[in-house]
Amino acid sequence: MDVKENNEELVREVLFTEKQVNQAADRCAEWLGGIIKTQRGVLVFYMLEGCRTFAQMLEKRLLRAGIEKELIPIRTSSYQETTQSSEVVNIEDDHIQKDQIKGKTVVLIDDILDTGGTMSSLRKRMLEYGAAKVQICVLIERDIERDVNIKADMAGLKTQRKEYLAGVGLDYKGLLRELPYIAAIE
Ligand SMILES: O=P(O)(O)OC[C@H]1O[C@H](OP(=O)(O)OP(=O)(O)O)[C@H](O)[C@@H]1O
Ligand SMILES: Nc1nc2[nH]cnc2c(=O)[nH]1
Repeated sequence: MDVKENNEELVREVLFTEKQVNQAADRCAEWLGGIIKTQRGVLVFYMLEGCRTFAQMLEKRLLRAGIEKELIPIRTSSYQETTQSSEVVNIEDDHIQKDQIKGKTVVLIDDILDTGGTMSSLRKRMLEYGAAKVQICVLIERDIERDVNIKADMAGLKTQRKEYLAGVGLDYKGLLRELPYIAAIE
């Protein structure tokens, strides 16, 4: 794919290389595998659209480690086509059997933990459905003060940078999801 097709002219700086992203996915998969192996009936959810790529990376690594686990997608959106989080996080979970969540450990996977709005809404929802415990794993966590009280239990990468990020599933106005590295955009 050439630079133009990839919209790489929008990239201000490469923050994490493809190699660093792969190593981060290795660490997250190891963490997740540990939870799946040691706790009964763990449910793992990941958030569409951005986290599809990271979820695939995790699934591939789990399989390599001999762990076959279905990661269940949930569609959430708060940024729509903008770079600003909206107050309201849309959670589409009609396809999920709520009664199966009761008493279980739930792992929530996402590509980025930024303001924490998305994760905290989903964690609240899972606790309402009776989850015994909610664990959070993200590819990248912004290491910042947040209005909401939330932190990843496992973050593959951390950054204190303030710019909007793209790549490895994260989009910038619908673009750049395909980049194999994490870039600072604006
Ligand atoms: O911590 P927060 O500030 O809530 O941001 C994190 C969320 O924002 C992005 O999703 P978005 O709503 O843009 O939808 P998308 O996954 O379809 O890109 C990202 O994929 C996370 O789910
Ligand atoms: N693509 C992208 N989505 C986000 N959602 C919350 N923060 C970000 C970010 O920096 N980049």
